[in-house]
Amino acid sequence: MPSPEIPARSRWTGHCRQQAEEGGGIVRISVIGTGYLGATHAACMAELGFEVIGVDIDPAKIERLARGELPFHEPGLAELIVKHVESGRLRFTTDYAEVGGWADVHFIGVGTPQRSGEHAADMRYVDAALTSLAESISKDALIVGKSTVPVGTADRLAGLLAQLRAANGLPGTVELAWNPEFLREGFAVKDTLTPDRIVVGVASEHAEQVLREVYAAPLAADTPWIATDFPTAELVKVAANAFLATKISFINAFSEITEAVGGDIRTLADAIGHDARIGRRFLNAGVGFGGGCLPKDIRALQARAAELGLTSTMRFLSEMDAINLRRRERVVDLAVDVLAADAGHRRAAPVQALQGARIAILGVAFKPDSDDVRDSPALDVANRLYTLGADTAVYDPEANANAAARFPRLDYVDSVEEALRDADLAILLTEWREFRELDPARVAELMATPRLIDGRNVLDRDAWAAAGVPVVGMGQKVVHGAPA
Ligand SMILES: NC(=O)c1ccc[n+]([C@@H]2O[C@H](COP(=O)([O-])OP(=O)(O)OC[C@H]3O[C@@H](n4cnc5c(N)ncnc54)[C@H](O)[C@@H]3O)[C@@H](O)[C@H]2O)c1
Ligand SMILES: O=c1ccn([C@@H]2O[C@H](COP(=O)(O)OP(=O)(O)O[C@H]3O[C@H](CO)[C@@H](O)[C@H](O)[C@H]3O)[C@@H](O)[C@H]2O)c(=O)[nH]1
Repeated sequence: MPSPEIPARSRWTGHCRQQAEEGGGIVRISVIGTGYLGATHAACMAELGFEVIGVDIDPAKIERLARGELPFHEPGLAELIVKHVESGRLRFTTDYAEVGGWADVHFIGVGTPQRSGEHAADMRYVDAALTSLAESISKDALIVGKSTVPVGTADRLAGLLAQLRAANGLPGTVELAWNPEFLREGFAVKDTLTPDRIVVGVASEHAEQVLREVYAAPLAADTPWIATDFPTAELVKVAANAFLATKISFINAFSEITEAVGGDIRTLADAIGHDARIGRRFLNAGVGFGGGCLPKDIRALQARAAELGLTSTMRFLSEMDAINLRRRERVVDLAVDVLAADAGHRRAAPVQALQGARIAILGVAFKPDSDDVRDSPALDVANRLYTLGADTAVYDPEANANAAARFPRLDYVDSVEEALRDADLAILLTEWREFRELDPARVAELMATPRLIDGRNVLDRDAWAAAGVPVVGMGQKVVHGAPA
């Protein structure tokens, strides 16, 4: 539904052109929320030539960013932030008043985490950001939501925006658009500068035109452009994540079968992946998906469907979630089996098998090239093993600090060698290059009992076994702690 506050198209484009002619850049952009998405978007907008201010309510985060420091790990992003903070094109503030009379386009990239104890998304941060913008913008502007939201949010916020603007009587006409973000952590800069596609939910030609100007560079490189209505734009985002989660759980469901009857899940994935209709990507069986997106997004989608009276429609996602969570249990069970086999137990109680065993945990980030431990399968497994009595030596090249903030009781060490030294078992849970390139002969020297569970199926099992380190993978049939 179009917002009642749509500025005349000619007035807007004329304004941008005038700014460009004055040499002040095509548009000034604010990015609200400077987390994984927002900090990346702000830096990339500066890279595209815009003047950018990032706004966050977390003063510590803003102080660090303003000094050119990235508060999290993302390849290539720190360099971009330093470059544009130094050039003066990128600034950071906690004060909405600095952007209200300044920016032409305001992107909202605040969090939409899972609500505590529920499946639904917590919309408090998006609502607060929209409200703060509505109460501080004093010129013509476009607000562009990028956060991942339940379908219907943009319509609701457009109504809220109109109400707030009418009540506060500030100058300028302000419209809302929705532009979901598809970046992957670890590839955030590349995905933002050269996205696979750009999707915009717009209520007017004017809004589309403004967004075409913002994304002129990727458009010039023939990036597919999908301009649609609000609900479609919102749904594209959650549909993409639901599809990706389903693909991962699909292959992991087959892992459960190969674990029961034998067979090689990696060969199976390669074979079906050759079919172009299926494709090989996102068919890597292992400890499953985690992070700040896929798990909470499939849960929020189920919650939203239920609100719409469509509980059965998205019920399959609860099965995908369950398959995914069973992968974490599988790794714990494998560790128990492997260690129980030492004592000659056919089946041991987890506590009996794990008590006192030193387990090297290789990786706790939810994926490589990120320090993000939100809903990390790796960290979950490490914590479960610790809770069951294992002595866990945890090493992640980037995520130790974030993991320690969540689970301080685990023993965090500073190098992979330290983790492996005297260990009774090693478990690879995040496929960092450092782990994929480990020398198995050196691993064999370091460990008390050389053996490894490959929770991501990335190692060459034969080569490792030949070097003296037997490896058990996911999707592999295992009897008495050893491959059948
Ligand atoms: N992380 C990703 O890879 C990614 C990719 C695509 C989409 N998304 C979506 O983007 C959104 C943000 O995700 P994220 O991972 O960057 O979260 P994040 O937690 O890293 O960052 C959110 C930021 O918003 C700030 N914030 C909260 N309320 C605010 C307010 N009222 N005003 C200003 N700042 C405020 C927080 O302090 C925090 O710094 C979510 O909806 C997520 O689903 C994330
Ligand atoms: O074959 C695979 C592929 C991935 N994963 C796991 O799935 C999770 C998510 O991986 P990925 O999708 O690469 O990371 P994210 O950075 O969370 O990105 C997803 O979530 C973002 C936030 O919504 C979207 O923007 C991206 O398009 C979407 O890929 C990680 O735990 C991976 O280890 C697997 O287990 N097997």
